[in-house]
Amino acid sequence: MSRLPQSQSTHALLDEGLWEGKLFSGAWQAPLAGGRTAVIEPATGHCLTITGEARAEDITQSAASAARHQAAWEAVAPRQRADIFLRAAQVLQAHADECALFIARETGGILLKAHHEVREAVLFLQLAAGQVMQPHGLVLPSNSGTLSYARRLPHGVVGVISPFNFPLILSIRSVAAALAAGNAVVLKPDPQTPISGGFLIARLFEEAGLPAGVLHVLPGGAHTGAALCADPHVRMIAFTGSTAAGRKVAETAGRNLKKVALELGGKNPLIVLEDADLERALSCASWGAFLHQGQICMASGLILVHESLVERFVEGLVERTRRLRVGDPASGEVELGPMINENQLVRAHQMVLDSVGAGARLQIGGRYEGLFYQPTVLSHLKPGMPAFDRELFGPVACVASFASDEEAIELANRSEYGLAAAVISRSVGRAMSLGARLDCGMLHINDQTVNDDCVNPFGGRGNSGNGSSMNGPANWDEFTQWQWVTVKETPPQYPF
Ligand SMILES: NC(=O)C1=CN([C@@H]2O[C@H](COP(=O)(O)OP(=O)(O)OC[C@H]3O[C@@H](n4cnc5c(N)ncnc54)[C@H](O)[C@@H]3O)[C@@H](O)[C@H]2O)C=CC1
Ligand SMILES: COc1cc(C(=O)[O-])ccc1O
Repeated sequence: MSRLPQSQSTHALLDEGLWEGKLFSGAWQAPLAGGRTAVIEPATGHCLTITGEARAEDITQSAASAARHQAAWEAVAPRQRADIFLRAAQVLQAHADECALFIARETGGILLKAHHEVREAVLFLQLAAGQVMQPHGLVLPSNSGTLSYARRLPHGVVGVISPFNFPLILSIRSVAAALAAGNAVVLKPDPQTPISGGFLIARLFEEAGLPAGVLHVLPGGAHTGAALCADPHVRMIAFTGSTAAGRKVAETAGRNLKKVALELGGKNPLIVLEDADLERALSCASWGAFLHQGQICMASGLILVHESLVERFVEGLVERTRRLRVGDPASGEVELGPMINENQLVRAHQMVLDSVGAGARLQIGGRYEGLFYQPTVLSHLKPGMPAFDRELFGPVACVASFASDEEAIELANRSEYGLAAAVISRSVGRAMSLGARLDCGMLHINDQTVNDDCVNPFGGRGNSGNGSSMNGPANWDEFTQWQWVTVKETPPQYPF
């Protein structure tokens, strides 16, 4: 099916010469107001590259261009559209190492995590090709002689706003699904990760032959994002980030009567019952709490352990934590890299200090050098302490104990969030019935909370979202609207 030339991998995909000081608005161009942003590599403090910085007027221009190009994109034959996604997937695969290294350097995440992002992004693109070829309507029951059907219509222009932590996955999952449904897209990645979360995707679709004007990539900060939410050409916003910013996004989108899908924060409980396999539970806890320095919305942010096990559990976790290496992720020889920036580090550290001040015990860590925060274990946490109540977004395993299943449920459900939850027990049935009572959008029995398979509906409850999900079967509902159509042979005769 694909017409990808064999020579793809002989040139670099990520070519700074294309984007230096620029935005992608169908072509590489300077921002209207000439803004520029330096992208800093968190592990070294070096400037990785310089992009253009979009302001409100760039959003206006790109959104109008996207709106002009959308109908022609929707009209492209499905096989041809599917082909573009498959080619983009192949280009990414051919440049996997190059892209993974850039992601590691730009996000401060280890290479393992960067390769995970690339692998998942390839799959998101392949699934988008499949989405194009799926049925997109229903024939409805109707009175004889009337053909009545419902078909999925794209919204028009979809705005995507994504964060710094998993920039490629969290951008492409919305971009690919929105495009596959026939929308044009304006993507605003986080200005700290504009390549992994933005220009990389622009390059893939450029190489794959997406018609110019259908995808726009405009790095910028909160003001730029706010302009996207207010722009009248943009009919839907897919947002991933903090609950605070999500609330503002939803306010602006609501005022402008546009649809909004929110994927927000989490304080995801990992519950370890007394009959759990201790070593496996420790492995889950360490991965769920420390992967990507805990900067994951689904991180196992609250580890609830049965009181009969908690002492041994904390000992074991400290032992494992001691073995973790922290350093430059590009070296390939560490388990943890740096935090994304000083603000995030200070915020996390303050929560550790305040929790210890309130009676929590610091078992290991709690120190940092530059942006490198030592993996940390806090125990004896209680409701009311910041590390128990709030999303920490740092490499801190927060352990609390419970005496009964009822208490575990009560402690887990106290949270304002409701993204992911996990229960570990040798009794699958018991874990399932406990899990069924947890208020969450994603539940994992005998695993930790950081899980995403591209085909699963991904979304949270409470302050983790607004009842929306994306991925797999959810994509059609998110990125299209139903249109009802009836067709009669002749117009009916009405009573008057
Ligand atoms: N759920 C998740 O995956 C994430 C959660 N977070 C949480 O947020 C905290 C702060 O991280 P930030 O990077 O500052 O998250 P953030 O929510 O401020 O940023 C996410 C994206 O939203 C944009 N943005 C910010 N304010 C906006 C506004 N008013 N209108 C439109 N767009 C806006 C940003 O430029 C970025 O592209 C973290 O400590 C963590 O608790 C952060 C990143 C991802
Ligand atoms: C671990 O990879 C993912 C991370 C996140 C996140 O942090 O929001 C979301 C989806 C993912 O597939």
